[in-house]
Amino acid sequence: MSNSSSLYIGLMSGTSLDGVDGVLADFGGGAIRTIEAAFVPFPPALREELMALQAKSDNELEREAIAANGLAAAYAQCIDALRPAASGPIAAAAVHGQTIRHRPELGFTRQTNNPALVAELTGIDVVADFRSRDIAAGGQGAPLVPAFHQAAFGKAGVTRVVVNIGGIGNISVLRGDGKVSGFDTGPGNVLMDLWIGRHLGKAYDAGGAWAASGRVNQALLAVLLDEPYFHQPAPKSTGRDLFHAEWLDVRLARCPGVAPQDVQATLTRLTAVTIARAIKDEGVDVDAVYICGGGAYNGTLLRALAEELGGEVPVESTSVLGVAPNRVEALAFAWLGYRFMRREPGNMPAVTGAKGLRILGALYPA
Ligand SMILES: Nc1ncnc2c1ncn2[C@@H]1O[C@H](COP(=O)(O)OP(=O)(O)OP(=O)(O)O)[C@@H](O)[C@H]1O
Ligand SMILES: CC(=O)N[C@H]1[C@@H]2OC[C@@H](O2)[C@@H](O)[C@@H]1O[C@H](C)C(=O)O
Repeated sequence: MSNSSSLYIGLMSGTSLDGVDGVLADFGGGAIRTIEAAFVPFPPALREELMALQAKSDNELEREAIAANGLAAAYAQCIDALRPAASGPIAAAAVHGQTIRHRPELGFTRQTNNPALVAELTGIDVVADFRSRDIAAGGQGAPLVPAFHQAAFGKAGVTRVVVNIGGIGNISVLRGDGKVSGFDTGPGNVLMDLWIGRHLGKAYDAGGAWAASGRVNQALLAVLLDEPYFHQPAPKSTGRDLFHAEWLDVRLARCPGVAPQDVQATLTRLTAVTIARAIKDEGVDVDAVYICGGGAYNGTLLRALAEELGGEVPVESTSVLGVAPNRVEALAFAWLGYRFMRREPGNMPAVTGAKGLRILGALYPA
């Protein structure tokens, strides 16, 4: 039976909307081992449609269902790229889906997906819909990665902070005594991506080079930091529902005349400041900060973060802990799929605010 296998696939397509990150992992004997990784970029038309579906639009019910079928094809492609590396049957593929709305305060989150089609296309058991049970139990449904960060990176007697800088940023504070906290800090790359897309037609600011050519505008930074979300206590989570083009444009209009490269420098600093403040507000002595997500490849952002942390806490990539930054989230979902198949809880009530531990996910058998 494939379900006695310790091999799992995890697929994550996050708020950056760049494509699907996938890993094949082996959890045999309680270890966490990545065997293979793959990335499938979204076809441009699918990316555009997923972007449009982030906000209210015409005929969105039908369009969402069609986009879900397009996503399922990309997911199946990613699974097909990974499966040759498997030494035996794969227990399940954990498929996060694409968040198009996240409104825990209204009692829902929506990850567009067609897990039935993924199961049909691949012949593998598919686990999907990881967030809704936590929300049903009164939680935020996000972030979910802190439980995995603890399992993979936690170390007794040492306080580590893991920072994911994807479209949105989130932190996991792994205390030496085993206590874990975590929440979304706000924009990761989402505003920087939007701004460089608008001005230079690029998907992202490679290495943070454009930001490095500009100067932080303090007046604009103050306006951006005046967002209530940054001051809200945890549990909290956010997404493109709040941090979108209009959010930025309203604030830019209050600071006219800032040069485009200075806006980029300021947005980069905003991500660094909000993450650094979130860490400092936890009030713990941090031994080291480990960065994952695509933001780990933005040198300007990493330098700003180290500076905002006071230059005393080492800021490293999760690579030094054995997992490349762009693999962490997909590996986390592979692990959540493994937890589901064993009927073990995946959430952390202390993080999401749920009433208790819950088994996360739903099964679409092969
Ligand atoms: N070489 C690079 N230089 C600068 N930024 C980069 C680089 N590579 C990736 N990025 C940034 O990382 C983003 C993708 O990150 P990632 O895949 O972690 O996000 P995601 O998983 O979609 O988002 P989330 O974690 O919010 O769900 C890109 O959109 C880009 O902004
Ligand atoms: C609703 C949703 O998709 N949230 C994502 C998003 O991307 C980063 C941050 O916002 C985090 O809360 C979450 O993803 C990671 C994988 C999580 O659940 O931990």
